[in-house]
Amino acid sequence: MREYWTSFASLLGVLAFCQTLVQVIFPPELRFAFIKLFNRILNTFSSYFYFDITEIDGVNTNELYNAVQLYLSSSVSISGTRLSLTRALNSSAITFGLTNNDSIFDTFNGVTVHWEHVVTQRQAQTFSWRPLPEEKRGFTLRIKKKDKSLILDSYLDYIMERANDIRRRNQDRLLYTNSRGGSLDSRGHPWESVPFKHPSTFDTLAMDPVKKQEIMEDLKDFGNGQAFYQKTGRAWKRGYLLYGPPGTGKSSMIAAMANYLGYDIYDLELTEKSNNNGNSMGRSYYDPEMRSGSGCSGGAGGEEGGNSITLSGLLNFTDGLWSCCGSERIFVFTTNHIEKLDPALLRSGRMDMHIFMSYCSFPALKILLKNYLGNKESDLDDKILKELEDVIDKAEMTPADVSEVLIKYRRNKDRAVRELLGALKERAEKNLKNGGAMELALSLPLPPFRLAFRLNIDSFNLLDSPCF
Ligand SMILES: Nc1ncnc2c1ncn2[C@@H]1O[C@H](COP(=O)(O)OP(=O)(O)OP(=O)(O)O)[C@@H](O)[C@H]1O
Ligand SMILES: [Mg+2]
Repeated sequence: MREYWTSFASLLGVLAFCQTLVQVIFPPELRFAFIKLFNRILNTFSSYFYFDITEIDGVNTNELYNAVQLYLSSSVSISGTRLSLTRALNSSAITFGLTNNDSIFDTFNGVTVHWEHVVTQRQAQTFSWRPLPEEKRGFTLRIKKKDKSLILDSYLDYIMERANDIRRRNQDRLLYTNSRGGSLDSRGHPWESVPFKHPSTFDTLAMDPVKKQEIMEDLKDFGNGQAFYQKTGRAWKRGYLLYGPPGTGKSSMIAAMANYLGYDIYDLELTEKSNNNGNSMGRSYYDPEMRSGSGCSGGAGGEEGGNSITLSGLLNFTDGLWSCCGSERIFVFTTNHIEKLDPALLRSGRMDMHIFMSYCSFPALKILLKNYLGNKESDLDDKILKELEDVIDKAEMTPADVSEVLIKYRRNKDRAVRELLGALKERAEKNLKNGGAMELALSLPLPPFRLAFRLNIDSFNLLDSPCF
């Protein structure tokens, strides 16, 4: 240890000597030029290259600085004893980052780089259009010179992409509705938005796990598919049709999709409700093309007051939505009556994936029991489990009805299961007498032809990345 301090002291001595030498040899006006030259010589022999990314670029905020900060906040390799924490407006997530003058190593495609967060006091402000922060913040990225092209070609783009992803995930989702029926808000938009905090996720959704996995993979594939859609010249959009009886989880599925992908929801009501106020659904939308578009008011029904929706109007409308503006979007149509939908609406490209939301099946029931009662399959008595399995399909009970029973008796788990079994048996018996609920529904007369065009989409949701 003593030796170490001795060498350190001699090094300081040498440095002080060099400094004095420079001051003696070079007059003040040449001193700065000498230091610059010295640095340049050092840099020539150094194997490193440095990028400075300052928070403020001239007078504008440097997007790359913010992106780096977010990107590094997601780095799992962050270590040290102090991190800065931030929570952005409209966000319920907290992100952490490097504190002042802290540093971190990151690895990209096998290349290790070094990031340093450099914070210095800003010098007395000269004239500026806007007040600048007292501190000057920036990141310095140190890389090996040989890695320069990799960093410039892909690493920085990768950081921007990751940061966008994190930003989107951290931001609260919004639910936009066109319930105002055509009138525009103060910013000229026809949408009203509220924070979207629906707790439904694919974990809480009760449905066949294989089908659920298939849908999740399809969504993920879509979300990651920008390059594919670009390569094949297709618009980056996908349509899903959710159909099934009321209370089978169609709206819950839309919420789960939005939460899964981190998309905002635009909810368009295309049924009688939205037309009660006398506005056609076409006029409710912001797209100028659609506002002047044909067929959305009056239409084949020919009724005045715009309380019917024609097929061509609906197709115009959805195709208008499909094609407008840039980024990815998902359309989810929901209906209780798929049999009444025109094939033109169902074709691939408009509704690419048809998902039947069925009455509660046995695998779905097990999910509900776990969600509501905390019961695992192994917690349940084998005999009761078998009885539930035998009766569940015959009962044709919706997950909504099953949930109601479980909510009511949730404080006493055994009773909740017994009550549910009783309700299922009762329903199964009733169905047997009535010849089956499904058959009954199908035997009802179809609405008149004009009605077949009309009101057959119960609701129509557009999931979108938060872009407009
Ligand atoms: N598959 C499901 N998984 C979990 N919960 C469900 C499911 N289906 C229904 N529920 C429960 O029932 C309630 C009603 O479900 P939801 O609104 O999603 O049904 P829906 O199919 O959209 O009905 P409608 O056709 O009337 O619009 C939800 O709040 C949820 O708690
Ligand atoms: Mg619904």
